[in-house]
Amino acid sequence: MKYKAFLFDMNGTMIDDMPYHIQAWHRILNELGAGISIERMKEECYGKNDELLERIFPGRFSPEEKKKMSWEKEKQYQDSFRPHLRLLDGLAEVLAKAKKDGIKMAIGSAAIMFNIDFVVDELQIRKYFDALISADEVRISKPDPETFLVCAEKLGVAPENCLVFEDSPKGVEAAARAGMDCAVITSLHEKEDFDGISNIVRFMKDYTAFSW
Ligand SMILES: O=P(O)(O)OC[C@H]1O[C@@H](O)[C@H](O)[C@@H](O)[C@@H]1O
Repeated sequence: MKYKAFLFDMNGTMIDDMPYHIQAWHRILNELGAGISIERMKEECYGKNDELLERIFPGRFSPEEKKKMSWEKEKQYQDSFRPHLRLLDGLAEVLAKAKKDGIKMAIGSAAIMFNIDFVVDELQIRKYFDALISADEVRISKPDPETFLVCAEKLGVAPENCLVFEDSPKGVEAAARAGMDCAVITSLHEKEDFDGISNIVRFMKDYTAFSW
């Protein structure tokens, strides 16, 4: 197989939690007067929390205020999603087989480490990963390629030998700009939302039919 590493986006790709992020942001931003619809929130749900806040309210909040709001949003998200926290179908088997086959694995997410810790520890899957790259480890998040390039560097694998798993068009774009192929999980977005992106090797709703 051409791939020596699997790089997983987390939210929407390993777990089906994007509706919970969208709901938490929708509530918080509208309390601040954003007047934003759920449909628009779905499109805006990418990148670091402070990048998202800056897009919606340019120049309105200090870095400290944005950090505080980010923590509040993640606490709300974790409380509401915790009862539903489980891996997408087939992913547990993929992680175990990849580990056995010597394929290196990393998580490359726009989430803060607080959320990555929540997922990998509650699901007891930390042992599978050689690197965890969160919002805290990069200067700019997706669609910038930095998240996936840092993952590849930490694993010591060339970009062309990495396969990225993503669920959002901005994440797939980040993989393309990093020079990596991408398998798309259609948990939140439809196939048509990815028109014009050329690094996609397959679409799948979960991992049950994924093999190598
Ligand atoms: O890069 P990932 O794992 O899909 O995470 C993206 C999401 O991570 C969440 O923590 C952010 O609050 C969202 O705004 C963002 O869209």
